[in-house]
Amino acid sequence: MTTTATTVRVSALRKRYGSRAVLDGLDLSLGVGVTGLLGPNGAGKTTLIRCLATTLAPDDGWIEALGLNPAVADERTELRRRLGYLPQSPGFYPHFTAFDLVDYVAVLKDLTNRRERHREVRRVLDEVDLGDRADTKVRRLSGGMKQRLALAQALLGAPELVVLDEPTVGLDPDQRMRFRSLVSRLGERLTVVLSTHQTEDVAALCERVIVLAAGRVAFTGTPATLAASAADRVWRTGGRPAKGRYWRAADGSYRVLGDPPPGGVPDEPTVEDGYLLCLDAVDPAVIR
Ligand SMILES: Nc1ncnc2c1ncn2[C@@H]1O[C@H](COP(=O)(O)OP(=O)(O)OP(=O)(O)O)[C@@H](O)[C@H]1O
Repeated sequence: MTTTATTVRVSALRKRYGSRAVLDGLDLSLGVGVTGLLGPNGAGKTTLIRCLATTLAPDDGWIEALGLNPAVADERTELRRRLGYLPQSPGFYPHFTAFDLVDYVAVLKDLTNRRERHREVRRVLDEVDLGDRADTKVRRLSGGMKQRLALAQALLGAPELVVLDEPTVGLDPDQRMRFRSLVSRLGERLTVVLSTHQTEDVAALCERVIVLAAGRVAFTGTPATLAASAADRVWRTGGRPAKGRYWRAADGSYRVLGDPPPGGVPDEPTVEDGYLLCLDAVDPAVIR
């Protein structure tokens, strides 16, 4: 892994909804490359992503992204020009064509020269393999195509920071493979943050992973380190274990996570194993 300069710094970030602290004094720093954000439902991933994308203001703490402070109006506007954001549930206008929808976002992003803007819209549609669907109405696109359309608008105008909230939801295996290829290319020169539940995506393309639990960082490091943290906690055994977390694999053996079962032999740990065991180490009272 290459060490890169920090492009995003988050310090003592707090966000509450009512009496509940959703981000509870979060500190992290990111650089060029792809960072995966893992965490159980309700951990605060979308809340953090929205703070980074400047669509939600934190209650306390600060963010510095690309040298800009989103709490200052002028700097927030500048940051919005320089970031691409794929929200968790993108709102689409169903009667727009794919081209018109991305063109509309391009206008909002201040791409004022019509000819250049249209060229840029075609470029991002091609990037996500939707070039031949440019004239299709959004309501006629499949779920996966809509997801790619949402990704296309996040790539407009050469962003330096790309923030993606569950970008692979609804993609078929072929498209997920293409997505990985696209995002890994982006990560060669940009800061990319993606929130996901797909540990395979994290293992396949993220240089760095952050596990959020109850609004705090439970782990930060490489996917390999997260996987390695599960060494000696993953087992294979022939007989059904009496307790613990396990499942029966296709070959009839049982894969067990946790204490060694009778007759268990160590198995190769994965990012998912490391992630699940990392959550086990968090006080269950704070994971709601
Ligand atoms: N606008 C809101 N008002 C009140 N509570 C909210 C609001 N938005 C989010 N929450 C709560 O904040 C917590 C964190 O939500 P968030 O969407 O950030 O989690 P997440 O990690 O992205 O979860 P998921 O994996 O399910 O998408 C959840 O309990 C959620 O119900």
